[in-house]
Amino acid sequence: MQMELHTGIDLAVELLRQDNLPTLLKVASRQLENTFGISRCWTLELDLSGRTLHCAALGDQGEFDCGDFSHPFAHLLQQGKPRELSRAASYRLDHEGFQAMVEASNRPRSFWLEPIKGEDGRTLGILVLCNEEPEWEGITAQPLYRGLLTLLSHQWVSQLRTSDQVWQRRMLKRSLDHLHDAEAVRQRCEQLANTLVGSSAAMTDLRAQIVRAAGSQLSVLVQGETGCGKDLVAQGIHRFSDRAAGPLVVVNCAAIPDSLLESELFGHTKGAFSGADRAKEGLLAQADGGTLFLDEIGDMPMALQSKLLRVLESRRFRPLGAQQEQHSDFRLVAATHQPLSSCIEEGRFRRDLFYRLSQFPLRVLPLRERPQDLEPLCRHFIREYTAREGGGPMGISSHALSMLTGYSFPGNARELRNIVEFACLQTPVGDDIQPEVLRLDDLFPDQETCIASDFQAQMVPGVPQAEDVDDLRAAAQAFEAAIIRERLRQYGGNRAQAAESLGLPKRTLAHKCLKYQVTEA
Ligand SMILES: Nc1ncnc2c1ncn2[C@@H]1O[C@H](COP(=O)(O)OP(=O)(O)OP(=O)(O)O)[C@@H](O)[C@H]1O
Repeated sequence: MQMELHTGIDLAVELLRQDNLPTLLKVASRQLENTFGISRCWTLELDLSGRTLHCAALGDQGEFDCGDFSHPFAHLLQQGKPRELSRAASYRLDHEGFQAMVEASNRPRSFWLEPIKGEDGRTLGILVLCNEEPEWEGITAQPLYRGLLTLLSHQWVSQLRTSDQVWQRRMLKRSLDHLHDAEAVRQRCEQLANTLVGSSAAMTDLRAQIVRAAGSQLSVLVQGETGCGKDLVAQGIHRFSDRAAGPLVVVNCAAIPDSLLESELFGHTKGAFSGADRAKEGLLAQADGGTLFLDEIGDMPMALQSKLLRVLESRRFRPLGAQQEQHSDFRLVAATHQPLSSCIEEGRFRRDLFYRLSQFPLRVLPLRERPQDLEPLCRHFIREYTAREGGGPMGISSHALSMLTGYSFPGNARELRNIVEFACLQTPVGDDIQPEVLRLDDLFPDQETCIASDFQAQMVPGVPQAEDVDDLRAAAQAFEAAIIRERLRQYGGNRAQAAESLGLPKRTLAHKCLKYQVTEA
């Protein structure tokens, strides 16, 4: 008796020491085997849903669906009472997991199956005892056996409670983190909406994507028609990234002549080529710690594309004429209005570079496909005009708005901005913009007619008089060059502003400057 008491206390102390459910079940199984000479003992745990029993010791095969009556545990759970199962009966059950358990127990003559319940009657799991001697009464009636089972169920419940609390705390933390992240994204999207205006679903989604892209280090490729806001997207990515305090280096690949683009990007040493009278740091190096925005990437020459690909793989490059490689830690954002897939088909753009650039692809829809953005954009441009000029229209009339809705905006938001700014000029301060002042078709008049009529009207330096013209194309080009030169002078050489004022995309202006040899000076 004394002996049995000692054994009981030792067993209880060992069970109480276990601080997690898997080891508790393992130790309890071992104790039952050793104390009662049972050949094998298994513990099956009922999951929280009450639909599956798990037997960790059986690995992948230890899952028992409680609704599947091809194993005896489903019956046991339903009846809630212990029972014996003979070897012969066990053969008749063709459940794979159960047969694996029988096999792993060396096919004993008898099984004792006993549900384990908590004090509140909730079933926690099942105990499976295997033996050659089916003398179960002699074992299960012993006070030590009953005592151990009571202690096991008590500890089982307390372990579940602890892990429930840990789980709940973890879930709570996860939901709070999630809420916090969602709130941060929402706030950033709201801030972005002040510069990247629009209330359409496409624009709302684009802003969320920008914030998401900003949170990563992936290369972003922005595609969309000219004037639809790709530049603003790139600025947004930089602004909300952890590189915001670093530089945003913008390179317009279409505006820099092919022969100069490489040295502009990579930099060069003194004497690297004729005319390189001093060393120059390249734009890649300048973007270190910040963002490099390669605008009009579709215009990058093939030879340079291969070099860029290599830089993107290692963030290392060698300035022209240099012996040593340099490293620059930049995040790349590239943009193009060209359909890169056709450029790839035509062999003008490297497929591998395309994949490298578009780790996070973004597409800005043309304005005509998001008419809901027209009104907020008009109000935005009117606000900007009013702030700049010190006064302007109050808003835009519904008639004027519906007129805009029917227009296709080949120049997208840039074109809308020009239309609104012109309309602002024609509208008395404090009034609403009316349909009559919207110059929709005038923005893209037939070029030759336009040039010819202006040409008749005024004398332009460097352009022949109408009656002296003997080559219309050359005269039209001279006129165009003179206007661009004049406009650049007016804006102090700022190509972006000059292009805006002429209703041209920056790259078109850049091409024309190259073609007509117009410099900003
Ligand atoms: N969603 C927008 N909200 C406010 N302004 C916009 C929006 N989209 C474009 N704009 C304005 O339209 C003009 C053109 O935008 P942006 O330069 O970003 O276009 P882009 O797609 O980069 O053009 P390009 O293809 O010529 O480089 C800018 O004045 C810009 O501020």
